[in-house]
Amino acid sequence: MTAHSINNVRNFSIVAHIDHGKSTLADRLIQDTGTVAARDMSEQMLDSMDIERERGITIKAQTVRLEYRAQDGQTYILNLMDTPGHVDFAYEVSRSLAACEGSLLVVDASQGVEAQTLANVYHALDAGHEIVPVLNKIDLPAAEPDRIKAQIEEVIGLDASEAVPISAKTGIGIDLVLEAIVKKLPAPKGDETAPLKALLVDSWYDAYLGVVVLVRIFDGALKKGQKIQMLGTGAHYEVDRIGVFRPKMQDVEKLGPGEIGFITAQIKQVADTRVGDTITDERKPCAEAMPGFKPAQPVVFCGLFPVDAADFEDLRAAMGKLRLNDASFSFEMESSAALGFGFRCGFLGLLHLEIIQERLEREFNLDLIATAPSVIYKIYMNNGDVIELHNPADMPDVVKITEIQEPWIKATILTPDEYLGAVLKLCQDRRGVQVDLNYVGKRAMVVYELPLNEVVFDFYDRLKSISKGYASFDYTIVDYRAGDLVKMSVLVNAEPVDALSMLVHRTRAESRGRAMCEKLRELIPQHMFQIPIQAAIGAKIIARETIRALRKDVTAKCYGGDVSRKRKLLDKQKEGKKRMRQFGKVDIPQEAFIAALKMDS
Ligand SMILES: Nc1nc2c(ncn2[C@@H]2O[C@H](COP(=O)(O)OP(=O)(O)OP(=O)(O)O)[C@@H](O)[C@H]2O)c(=O)[nH]1
Repeated sequence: MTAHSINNVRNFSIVAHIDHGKSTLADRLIQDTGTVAARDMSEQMLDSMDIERERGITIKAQTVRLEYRAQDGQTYILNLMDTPGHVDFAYEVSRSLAACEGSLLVVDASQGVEAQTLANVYHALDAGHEIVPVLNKIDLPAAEPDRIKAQIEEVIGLDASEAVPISAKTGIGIDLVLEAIVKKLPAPKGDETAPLKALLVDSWYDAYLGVVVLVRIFDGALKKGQKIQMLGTGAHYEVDRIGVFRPKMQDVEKLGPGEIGFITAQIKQVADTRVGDTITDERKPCAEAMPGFKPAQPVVFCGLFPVDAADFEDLRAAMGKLRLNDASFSFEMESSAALGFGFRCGFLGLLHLEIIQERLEREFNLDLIATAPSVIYKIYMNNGDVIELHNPADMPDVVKITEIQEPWIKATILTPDEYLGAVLKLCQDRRGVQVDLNYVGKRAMVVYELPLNEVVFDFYDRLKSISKGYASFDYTIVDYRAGDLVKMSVLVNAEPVDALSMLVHRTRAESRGRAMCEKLRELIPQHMFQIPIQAAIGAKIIARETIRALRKDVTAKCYGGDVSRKRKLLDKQKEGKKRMRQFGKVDIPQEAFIAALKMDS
């Protein structure tokens, strides 16, 4: 690779609302700069994990180096940093942005500005980015680039007069985007003669290379064989490989100021690296560390248990593997009276939970039972202690509690006017407090403060269904507030099922309890005896349903001789049982655990 001046480097990300075409544009840029020959392009190069590809969402921040020969005759190095689009991964957005000087703001010209367009563009502005607006999907008949331009100016306050109209799908305007990156985005600044100062942007585990660290050099240079020091952790290493992503790994001699690339350095585990740490030269360290990032804190917890107790060790090993590349996923062993041994797991949000569960089931072939998701409550005890409660089953005795606090979020929702009434009702029903109501073009923008515990269950699904998919949503956690919360337990056949207990607001306990009992009555199959299902607060029963007894044995109608038919029926029953757990004498199917919590009450 030829040497080049820092003035010919551009580091940028693409920020957009989900589905507005960020990955499609990234693929186009990779293809049109000849980084990957068209025949080698698998669809959506940057989304590397299978599940990401299937769900069409980007999880892990990735980067790719493009070489572009501009109209001015010079060759530029363009480092494209991918950022995840979903609210659960907002923290990864901020840290990728810190490694760049500019952003392309992609807005779907047929949809306009959405909740995550706003959230992400504000992150980019906070990072001090220069921003080039890009209007995508102009091939669609419904595209209204002029109206969307005006909207960007009005709502975000950005000058959109030179917004680039493109179709990432057909390729229209991609050349204009490349020129805009070179002309409008600033080159990085840095001093090659100064001591090394590099930002640890990300790190992950690679089966062949071990821990790979993504770095952005600010000052100085990084070379193979160099002895480095991490300022935050104090660890020392020797760089054994250094390179860039094109998008495959390609070794280089060195990385100079303004550049983005990777190193490997015999680092044992991802946990030894701290995202946001400053990397410097061991012998000639830089004077001060770069401002770091707040580590991502898990906000949603749930228990994951193997359906078959014999799979416990496999589950532990599988979780360990997933954690290697996902420091924001946490787990520790727990045991439940009803479910046996399993793990209490922490996630960044519900989507993160679903992805991890799906990967465990699919990639590691495990059958799992997930318990009710819960947020972290702060319990103020009479003796002055403060407990962080991750699991409702561990709730201390109420007489010892002074106050329970729960996390609150600020949610921004954009919705077409016709669904506004339903959206307001949903927020209101979930104990929301309205903060703002505005219009963005023809759409309403509502800002609500809501308790996170009302959002983790099925808020997003409900919002999508009442708005026929048109409402968009983004949130940030604001603070902890005291709430009149009680622990609701569920008893099946007079046995408490700890995996179904939850903290609820007192005013909502009865309706939730009733809905829960009704749902369980539908989901638990009939048994040979009558099964009472009850919801209770302490000793007080607040709701009750009964599953009637099954009168006949399923095999009763097979005559003695018809063995194969009998076996078939029994096999069928066994299959149905595969994903059930026994509670006392009652079998509860796996679906009951999540579905019982996803109810409209
Ligand atoms: N008609 C049309 N469709 C497009 C265009 N660009 C992207 N799409 C489609 O829009 C959908 C979403 O595009 P993606 O590139 O996956 O969107 P994204 O913003 O990367 O989504 P996330 O990775 O989930 O954040 C896909 O079905 C694309 O084929 C375009 O210019 N025109």
